[in-house]
Amino acid sequence: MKRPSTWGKDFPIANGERQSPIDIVTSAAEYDSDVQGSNALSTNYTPESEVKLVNNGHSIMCQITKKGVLTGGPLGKDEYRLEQFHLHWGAEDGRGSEHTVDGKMYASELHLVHWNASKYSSFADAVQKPDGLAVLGIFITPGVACNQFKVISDNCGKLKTSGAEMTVDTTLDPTLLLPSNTSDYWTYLGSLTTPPLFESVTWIVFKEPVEYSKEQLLALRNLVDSDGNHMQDNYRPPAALKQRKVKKTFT
Ligand SMILES: NS(=O)(=O)c1ccc(NCc2ccco2)c([N+](=O)[O-])c1
Ligand SMILES: [Zn+2]
Repeated sequence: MKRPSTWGKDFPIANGERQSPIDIVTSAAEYDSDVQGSNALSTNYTPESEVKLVNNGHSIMCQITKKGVLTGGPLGKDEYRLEQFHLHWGAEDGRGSEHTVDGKMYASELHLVHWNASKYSSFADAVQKPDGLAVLGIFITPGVACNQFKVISDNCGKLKTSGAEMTVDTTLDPTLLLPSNTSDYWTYLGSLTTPPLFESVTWIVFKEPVEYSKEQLLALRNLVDSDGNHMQDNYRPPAALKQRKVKKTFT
């Protein structure tokens, strides 16, 4: 994939009104009390009985086959179905996340992508609709190994080149990829962070990061992208906030 600075030519929406990622300025985020209590954000995922991994040339992606849903919080009454998850990371620990928090970049960012199954018939149908997608953003920081991520990091060596796919005969519960605190998050209306950059994403970015080991982060950096280079720094830098407000669920 070409560098983000070149995307504007082929995808004019790159300079649109609701682009992602953004820098989250914590002092400017507005507390939103009505995403608590009864309509708190809720995940109801079914563990995958086998894990389908793809090196899609610009990330490592796990295709979901079960019908897990995300509801509540900023999503109103709609059910959003988990479609896939993937990550963005840097060449070193000091960079790699797409969203930043008061300018701080994390080593990586995990995206769990969902589509609005209450209103649309498929991911492809939902992907261009303003309320079509919801993505959970989880910051990753170096520390202890994440056991649930092992099935991905242990198989990166077999998915080295762009286009490589494999199915691992093991279970994976996406719930265990989330931080322990899923009540505290920022949320705002944004977009896909790679072309075609559709402005169809309700972003939900958790405040609490998850730890991956150094070895797990190194496994990501050894993947090879569609240009045949090490897949590293596959993050888009923050876009302008423009007329948007970021909400937060914590004080
Ligand atoms: N970093 S992200 O979660 O915003 C993101 C970006 C692009 C795409 N897809 C690119 C695409 C969509 C339609 C045609 O091609 C996805 N996704 O598919 O989940 C997620
Ligand atoms: Zn992503």
